[in-house]
Amino acid sequence: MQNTIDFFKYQGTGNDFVMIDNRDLQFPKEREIIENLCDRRFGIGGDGLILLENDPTADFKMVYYNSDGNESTMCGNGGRCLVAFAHFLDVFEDQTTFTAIDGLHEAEINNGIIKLKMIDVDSIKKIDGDFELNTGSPHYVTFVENVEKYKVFENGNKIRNSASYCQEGINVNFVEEISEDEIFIRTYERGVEDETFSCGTGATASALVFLKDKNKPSVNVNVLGGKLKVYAEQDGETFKNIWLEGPAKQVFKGKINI
Ligand SMILES: N[C@H](CCC[C@H](N)C(=O)O)C(=O)O
Repeated sequence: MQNTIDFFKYQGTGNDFVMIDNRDLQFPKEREIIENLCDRRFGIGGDGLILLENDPTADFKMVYYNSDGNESTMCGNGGRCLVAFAHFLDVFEDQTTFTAIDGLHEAEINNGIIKLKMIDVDSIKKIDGDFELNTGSPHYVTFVENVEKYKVFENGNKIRNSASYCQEGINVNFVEEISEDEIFIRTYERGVEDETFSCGTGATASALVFLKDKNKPSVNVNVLGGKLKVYAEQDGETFKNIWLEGPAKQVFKGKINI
């Protein structure tokens, strides 16, 4: 007798996820099953899979897997989609807290727009004119001209598999300054091993590099899949009170054999 599971499909500015209510802890956390569910031809399709679970210290817990089936570090867009999913399940009214692999997160929802508090960032490493920082996931940030025409896969794959990063991997963000209040980023994502339409922790990382020493409270971040906004306060070398804001939508739901 085949096992079927209920799933929901969400997307946050085009970064898309298979979402499963796993409060009964029945989901089989096996790499191959998760990889198959994320497969865009043989499965539901998604950049990742996210489990909603109970947590003794917060409203719920987030468990995140990249589309390669491996559990990974924090996903900003996935976190925003999970908040929308938890709200849909009546887990909370308009403000919530949840735990993820990088700690406790606050979030609020207002007319489909989710504001997610990200972890503090206390250092931005400079590497030959580029930058490396961790916003819950590791990110490489480099500024380019005409990012729309940039060879994101080729160059992102090269950096991600370079000697410095081939072991642990890294997400690679290519950033173009559009104006003093706007950047446009494209991201090659670790664990998807391809460009995604949006990367929330990448948008946050790119925004912090852009905002550094500018004494500005926020920046608009355009991505292929839509628009995000990042708010942050700089205190010396540290960024605190960092919020990632943007839409998250339920696309469809269904049952699937596993
Ligand atoms: N692929 C990332 C995790 C998901 C990041 C991205 N989808 C986001 O919205 O932050 C990693 O393994 O580091």
